[in-house]
Amino acid sequence: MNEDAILAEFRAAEALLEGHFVLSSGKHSAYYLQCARVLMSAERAGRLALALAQKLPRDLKAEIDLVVSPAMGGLIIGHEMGRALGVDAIFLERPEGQFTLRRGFAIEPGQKVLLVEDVVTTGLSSREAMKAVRAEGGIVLAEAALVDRSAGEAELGVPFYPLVSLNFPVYEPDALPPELAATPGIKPGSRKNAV
Ligand SMILES: O=P(O)(O)OC[C@H]1O[C@H](OP(=O)(O)OP(=O)(O)O)[C@H](O)[C@@H]1O
Ligand SMILES: O=C(O)c1cc(=O)[nH]c(=O)[nH]1
Ligand SMILES: [Mg+2]
Repeated sequence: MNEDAILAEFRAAEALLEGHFVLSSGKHSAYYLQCARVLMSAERAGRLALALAQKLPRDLKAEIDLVVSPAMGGLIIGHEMGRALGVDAIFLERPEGQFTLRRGFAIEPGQKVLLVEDVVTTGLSSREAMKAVRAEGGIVLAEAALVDRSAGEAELGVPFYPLVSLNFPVYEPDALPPELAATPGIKPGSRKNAV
């Protein structure tokens, strides 16, 4: 699938939103990719996961023991990536603010992990999730995501394989352009406190 075809999937699912959004990182943007809408079709989610799995080098794929994804956004695509790669997929969640494994999920020391996200903007959530994986003794081989909206700028510290790479500007709260400053921002994601 090329980038145009993938963006067409986002448009078809009405997942490319325009307005004033407060992102997980606390930054603001005039655009938001609502991946949950893209993934609400199980058929489409499976197709996108297969396309994403195809982006991974063959030798990397052979090494992956486990997919780990940060809830909520990473959950569905993580599950579909587990299916595409033929490995288990577990998720981290943060009911108290820090990513943690619950529900009987565990990472064996030395297990080789592919971290899977829906969207990467600053990479903050990815880095927090990797820290939690490493604290359990897991080895993060790489990250895959549906969308890198930092256009390659996010620093993850491991090889990063996005299905599509976009460059949507983000702004600090005290440096909003006039069209955003004129409207209140909405925060679609589930992180409790902007950082
Ligand atoms: O690269 P970053 O700047 O961290 O932004 C991307 C993160 O933001 C969103 O999650 P969010 O924290 O909004 O919560 P959710 O996944 O629970 O909706 C998205 O699912 C990524 O996890
Ligand atoms: O940075 C974010 O929080 C973010 C941006 C985006 O476009 N979509 C999303 O789900 N989260
Ligand atoms: Mg998330």
